[in-house]
Amino acid sequence: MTEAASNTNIRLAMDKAATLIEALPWIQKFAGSTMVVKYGGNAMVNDELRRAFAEDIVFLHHVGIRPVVVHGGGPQINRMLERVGIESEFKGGLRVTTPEAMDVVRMVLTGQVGRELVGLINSHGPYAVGLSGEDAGLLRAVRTGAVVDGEEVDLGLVGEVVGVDPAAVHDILEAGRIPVISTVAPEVSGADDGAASYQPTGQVLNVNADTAAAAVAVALGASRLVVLTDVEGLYRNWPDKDSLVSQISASELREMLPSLESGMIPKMSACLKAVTEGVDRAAIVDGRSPHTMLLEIFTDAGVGTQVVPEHAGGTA
Ligand SMILES: Nc1ncnc2c1ncn2[C@@H]1O[C@H](COP(=O)(O)OP(=O)(O)O)[C@@H](O)[C@H]1O
Ligand SMILES: CC(=O)N[C@@H](CCC(=O)OP(=O)(O)O)C(=O)O
Repeated sequence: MTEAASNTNIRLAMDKAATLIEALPWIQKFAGSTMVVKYGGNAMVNDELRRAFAEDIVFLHHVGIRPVVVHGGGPQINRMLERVGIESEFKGGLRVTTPEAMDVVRMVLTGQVGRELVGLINSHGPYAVGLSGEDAGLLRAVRTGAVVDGEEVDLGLVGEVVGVDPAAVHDILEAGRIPVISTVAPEVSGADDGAASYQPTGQVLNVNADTAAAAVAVALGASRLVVLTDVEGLYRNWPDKDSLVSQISASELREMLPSLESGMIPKMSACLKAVTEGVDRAAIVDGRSPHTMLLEIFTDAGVGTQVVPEHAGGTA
């Protein structure tokens, strides 16, 4: 080997070591803490990305973090609805859900997407346990509509989470395993009177996965909500690619919310809810590049958009 080639090899090795060392304070900071990772259907575009996601989750687990996966599956639901000839439309970023569509939503999220993620994580060892919002009373929801152009619109069987019982998730975490949650939720009535009077109606509701992830993160007292999607982060002037926001406070985000479009509405509302109800940080990261989640969590600069609570300083 020439001297120049040998110097290059040494530099490359030092760069790799520097990345590992940069992670050390973050690994120390987060050891023992719970992180909720929301994996959106649009970030599950190919096998390589899905495998990288599973590696990242297993990595978090092995450095002492307690990852909890909450997954979506919007595009996968779309494909199945198309195959069975059921039309579906979105209003205010949420799917109008008929009883026929609800059957497909439940089947795809819990029976297909959740199973695939459990399988991918478990290719590294017996870690993942899948559950839906229906299991052990994890989620409770009431029907919700959307406001489009100032008008309240009916969405059918779409739910908003009004209660989370995280006991089953704690059980799985205490057993040293990784919960993988799909966001179908039992409908309850009497939600206004407090948990004691909740009555299941027997109906299940379709809950947007961002919204459900935020509710789970709050209930678990998570240190982070990390949302993987198909865009670099939040753009102030979408689709102007020069307007990517790297950090935004809860109050700035609250002001910006009415101007947002489509899928970004539930996503940013979820981040806002998380940081105003006790989660230290919420981050939107691009799930189309492998391992962005690790860069967000374990590097000083982070990637994507970080939402910080009002009282937070400038650094993570
Ligand atoms: N201000 C914005 N910043 C970033 N993306 C935006 C914005 N407004 C709308 N979008 C759209 O929102 C999409 C992400 O939402 P969605 O498709 O629901 O993702 P997921 O399936 O990951 O939940 C982006 O791909 C982009 O097309
Ligand atoms: C009410 C509502 O819109 N529910 C979503 C649930 C799945 C989801 O949120 O998936 P992504 O995270 O991939 O978007 C839906 O039916 O598509």
